[in-house]
Amino acid sequence: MTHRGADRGAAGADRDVDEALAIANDGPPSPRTAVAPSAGSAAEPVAPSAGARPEPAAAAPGGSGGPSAGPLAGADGAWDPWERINGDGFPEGAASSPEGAAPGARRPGPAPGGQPGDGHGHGPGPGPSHSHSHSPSHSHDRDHGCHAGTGGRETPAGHAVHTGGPGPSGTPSAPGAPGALGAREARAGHRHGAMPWSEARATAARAVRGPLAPEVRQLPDALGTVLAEPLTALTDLPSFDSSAMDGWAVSGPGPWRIATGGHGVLAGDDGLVPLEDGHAVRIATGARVPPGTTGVLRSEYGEIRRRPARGPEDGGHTGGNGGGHTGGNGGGHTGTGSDGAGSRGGRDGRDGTNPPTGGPHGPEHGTTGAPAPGDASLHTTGGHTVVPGQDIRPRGQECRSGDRLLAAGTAVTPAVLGLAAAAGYDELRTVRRPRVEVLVLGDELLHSGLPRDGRIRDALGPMLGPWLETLGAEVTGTYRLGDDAEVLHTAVTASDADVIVTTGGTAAGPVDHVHPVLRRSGAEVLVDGVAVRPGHPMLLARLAPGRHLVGLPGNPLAAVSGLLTLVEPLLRALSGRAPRAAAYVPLAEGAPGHPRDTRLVPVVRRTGTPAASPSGRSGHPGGRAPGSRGAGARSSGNTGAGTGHRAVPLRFNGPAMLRGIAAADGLAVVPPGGAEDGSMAEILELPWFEGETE
Ligand SMILES: Nc1nc2c(c(=O)[nH]1)N[C@H]1C(S)=C(S)[C@@H](COP(=O)(O)OP(=O)(O)OC[C@H]3O[C@@H](n4cnc5c(N)ncnc54)[C@H](O)[C@@H]3O)O[C@H]1N2
Ligand code: MOO
Repeated sequence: MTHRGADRGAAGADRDVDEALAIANDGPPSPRTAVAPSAGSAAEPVAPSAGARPEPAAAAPGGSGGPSAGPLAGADGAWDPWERINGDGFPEGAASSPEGAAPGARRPGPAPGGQPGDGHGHGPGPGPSHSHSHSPSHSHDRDHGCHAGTGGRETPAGHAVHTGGPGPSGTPSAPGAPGALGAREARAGHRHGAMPWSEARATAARAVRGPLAPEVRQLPDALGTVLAEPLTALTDLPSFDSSAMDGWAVSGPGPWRIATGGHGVLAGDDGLVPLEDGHAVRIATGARVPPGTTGVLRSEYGEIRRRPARGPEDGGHTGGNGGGHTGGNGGGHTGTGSDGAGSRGGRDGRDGTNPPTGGPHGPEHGTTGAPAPGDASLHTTGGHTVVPGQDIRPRGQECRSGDRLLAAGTAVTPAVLGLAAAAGYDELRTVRRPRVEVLVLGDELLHSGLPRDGRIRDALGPMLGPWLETLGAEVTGTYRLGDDAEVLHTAVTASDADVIVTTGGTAAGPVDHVHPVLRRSGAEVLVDGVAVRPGHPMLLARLAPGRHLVGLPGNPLAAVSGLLTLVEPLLRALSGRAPRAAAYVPLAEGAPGHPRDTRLVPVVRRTGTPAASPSGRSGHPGGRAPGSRGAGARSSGNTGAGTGHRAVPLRFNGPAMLRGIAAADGLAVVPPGGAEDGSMAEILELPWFEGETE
């Protein structure tokens, strides 16, 4: 188990966590100030995310030619095609940018009065043009809703009581009538049509028939993909009987005569000379053992003894350096035997002879060079023996040719690449990575500098690409489209991505174009709102067979919620990965719930005092769900029960906040009504989760 705190050494990350924890019940300030209409529409080229591959974007119909058809801006400075399609897009700061336009010029909003610029209808003046006018009976609370109604009630826990939206969420607006605000309001209010969270995940997982078609990739390119077929050994491993140690290959019981003509055997040597019974030859780790070898004596367990009769020569050797040995070829031995026959010098034979006697620790044991054949014999030291097969790795010990090493569906990790190479593979047949395109919506978004003039930084463009890559996607591009229904429609219909991920525009504000565009595109909406907080307006649609769109809400933590609820299961299904293994950990403290919806709350794992009564409250055993793939992948690290690991909810968990999730290692799934202190909570681990923090 990895202890993250120990790994990091520095307290920086933990300090962030502590800070996030410390703000406990103070609650972050509610940023609900009156919002003046924003100025300036700017569809800006987005810098491709770190993980995004800057390929040319799919051209819009009729939109080919010109510099705008080039690769994504940001990677090489070319224009974003969508920007051109948008017609009014200018890189931020360009002279012709409408950024400085007068208030009210930004969006062709319904009416003066300020509300359209807000986009969410906060504020006191819902006139006829205020598309977010709240039903008196419908509200969101401060923590989970993104807006407050005038007549909403709050539970003691601070969670909104939804007393019924204005209409069923599925109420279809008339096609081509995006202005049908009544229907859209109903959808945003959604209470009746929101799909239960677990059902939404299952729906996403079932949305595709199965994994994408396999493709063949060279080993280095296969990392991060999934095996499309079992990995079957193409050879025995080891493919020959080999020495596991530096030492001597011996034949039969000792002592052994040093084999004539033996220069030692190195790894990679071929054409071996058979070893006669009663003989020994130097051998290096990994070298093929000569035919006739019955075992390997480690360098440190053997010594060469000269025959006393060869006095003059021996005397010269032993006296020559006063150390009881001479180096026949200068440096041919070390006295420790640690380099054994692996030393090329040792292959020459006569280097490094030993005195006739010696203890197990003297320089005479473990010499590199073989003595002259017939002059010396090899003896074991320290009572060591060589049993048959000693320190020999027999051919096929790890696998036989044809053995199944890994199942189809296994993620190709660096270790898998290593195994595949060892087993004889140059390329692998893997499931094609789902191609994912990210469309960031919102005229209010800036992509550099400080938030200003009512505009904010795009937090999702930089975040989603890399995150999607960790989920196995090939991110073909991240495009900032602004709030333009035509641009969005063109982008959606022209794309050839397997999955389009949009951000923002899922609700029913005046510039929330996702639903109308889906209707216009003839898409089949599979999930239209999910009973989860944050993120309830998330949606999943089938654009065409094999092509899907996930609409993530614009609020950043709500977008993360949609990513894990809808995108992850969809990508897993497309890339042939097994469903995520569920981990259960006791909560370090109670987590308030929404009355009807699931809540996803950023948590950090901590070790320490075991939670009180960790078992029995939720009915889940600790650890991973039975039968889930990946169980045991982190040994007990994912098992909360009985180990003292607990999930500590983080406080900055509002829909518009990323501070909590950035310090978190998972999201706790809090059922409707809340979860008690010590109760087991399912944890959606974040890809970068490394282990518990002390
Ligand atoms: N009448 C109702 N209005 C809203 C409801 C509702 O139930 N009834 N739900 C609210 C909730 S909850 C959410 S979440 C949002 C979802 O709205 P959209 O998906 O249409 O998102 P936007 O309106 O475009 O943006 C919402 C919010 O997020 C900010 N944002 C958008 N994109 C980004 C980005 N890339 N980086 C950072 N921040 C982003 C945007 O500026 C808004 O502040 O709807 C509520 N309304
Ligand atoms: O609370 Mo909203 O549900 O942020 O997505």
